[in-house]
Amino acid sequence: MVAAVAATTANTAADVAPELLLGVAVDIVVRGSDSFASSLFGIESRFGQLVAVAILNVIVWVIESATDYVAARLWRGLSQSVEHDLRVETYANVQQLDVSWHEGSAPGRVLSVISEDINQLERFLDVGARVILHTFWTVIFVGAVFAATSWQLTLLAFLPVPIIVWGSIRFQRVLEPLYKAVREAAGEVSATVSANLGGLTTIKAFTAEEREIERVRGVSDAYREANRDAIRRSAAFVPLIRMAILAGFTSTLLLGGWFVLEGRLEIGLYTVLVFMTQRLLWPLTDLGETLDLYQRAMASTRRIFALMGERGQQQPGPATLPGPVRGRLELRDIRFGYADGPDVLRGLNLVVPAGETHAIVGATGAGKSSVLRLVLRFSDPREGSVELDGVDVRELTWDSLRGVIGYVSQDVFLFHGTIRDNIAYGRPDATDAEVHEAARLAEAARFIEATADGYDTVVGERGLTLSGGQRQRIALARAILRDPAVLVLDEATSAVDNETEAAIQRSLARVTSDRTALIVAHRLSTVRDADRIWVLAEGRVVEAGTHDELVAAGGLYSGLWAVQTGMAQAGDRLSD
Ligand SMILES: Nc1ncnc2c1ncn2[C@@H]1O[C@H](COP(=O)(O)OP(=O)(O)OP(=O)(O)O)[C@@H](O)[C@H]1O
Repeated sequence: MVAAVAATTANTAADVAPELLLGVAVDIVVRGSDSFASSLFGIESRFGQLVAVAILNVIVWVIESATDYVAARLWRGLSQSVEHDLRVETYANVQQLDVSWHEGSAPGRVLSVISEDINQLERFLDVGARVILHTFWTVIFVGAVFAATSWQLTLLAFLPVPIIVWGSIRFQRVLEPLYKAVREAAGEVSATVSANLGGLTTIKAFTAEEREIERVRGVSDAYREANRDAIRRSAAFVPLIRMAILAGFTSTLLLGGWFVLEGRLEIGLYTVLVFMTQRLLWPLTDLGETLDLYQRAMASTRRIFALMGERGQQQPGPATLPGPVRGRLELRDIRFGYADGPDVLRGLNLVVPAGETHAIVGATGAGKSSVLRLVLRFSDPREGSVELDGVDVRELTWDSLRGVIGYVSQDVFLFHGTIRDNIAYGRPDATDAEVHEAARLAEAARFIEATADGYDTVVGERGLTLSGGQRQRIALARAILRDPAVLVLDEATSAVDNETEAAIQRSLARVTSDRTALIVAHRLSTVRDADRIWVLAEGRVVEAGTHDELVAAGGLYSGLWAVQTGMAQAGDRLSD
């Protein structure tokens, strides 16, 4: 920053100097041996003096070009560094925000801040800051030349400056809310487009293309309107400044000329002053554009800082679990709901002793996934507590809580990369043998080896698309590779074929044998062998016990079981 400011200062000085040399040249031609140059260089001949001025001029131009190059590089480098730092810092902050924060905000809007708003700031730092500094030094340097010449002329030449400054401040006030609206509209466009791209198959399946184009047209139109409003105001600024400049220029021209005629001012100096007035006032017209850039950048900066200032509600605790984690889970008197919504869990109690495999079943929307969410501390309960090995999860650091849990969510996310990278996501240093073993345990090895490049097959965004069941099994392998004390599994669907069903059962039996497991199940058959099954209804545990106990009890579970086995039989008959 200091170097960049210094380079721009030197550049401005070199920029103003040619006008002074022009005056000196005119002075030589008019006054000859009495000239200013003659006393400066001690050269008698006029031509000799002119050559000296020409050489000086070349030197000044070289300096001007060199400092321009240096300044451009430094400012650009600075703005790129600021942009880079802001982007990384903002992303880091966004990433640490709560899951519920992300659920409540459109990813496209966050994306527009991290990309567009940060770019906007970079544009201002790259161009605007340099122009402002350049203008500032020009006013100072030119002011010094004027002040050394005549106070009357200084007064006239600088007459427009306060008007311009006053006008600039007024314009800033007018433009501020307009650019705020522009940035918000831009965020809306990003949010809409990215949401639509995410739901493209749905749009096509329901032939809603036209409607969606209209929607994008709508938000884009609002963006254009917001910009049009801002442009209408900001465009009036430059002509206004020009009028003020015209007044200053005309006054210097007339009064300066009159001073020369009166013999109170050298003709060389008069030439300098007329050019200098131009030099002084024209950059001020750029101020309009720079101000525009500045206001846009400020609107963006506010959005960037607002995002950077967001703090998650959930902060990790300081505690780590002593000794090897055994994996006992206990949810006590839980009352929980989302945002301002009603309670989803109402007085839930549930214990999973270390090493056991428990299942949660219940109707859709009963709150099964919400229980897992609390275990991973993606949310905190409104009342009650969740404990891991007897320690409240709110007391634990993220690493000692999430670090010991292997989680397979309902909708599995695969990163763009190879299957191997995806399985090793939780343990990037795992060996190939470990990755293969995890895949085998998850019953994923067979289909992985059947793909074209095996473990090197690229999946995720822009990669091979896997079926829901295959994704789940990769996610299971990913969780197993971490060798977690606790396995938390959210079963995706109830509809898989018999072969997959058997494979899943086999792998579950294997991977849950030596660790605590909590499984949300839609297919009751997959959790038949669980040590205990918790049946949820309306946010409470209504039944609990082993499969046989629950079937014998003839309650909700036995009803669900009858339905599912009945459906299975009907399915079998159909396939016969
Ligand atoms: N992120 C969320 N924000 C707001 N409400 C939510 C959220 N997730 C779930 N809910 C609500 O909480 C309730 C319980 O949802 P949950 O996903 O826990 O049920 P579930 O038993 O796992 O259902 P399913 O069997 O369909 O997966 C539902 O009424 C749902 O509308």
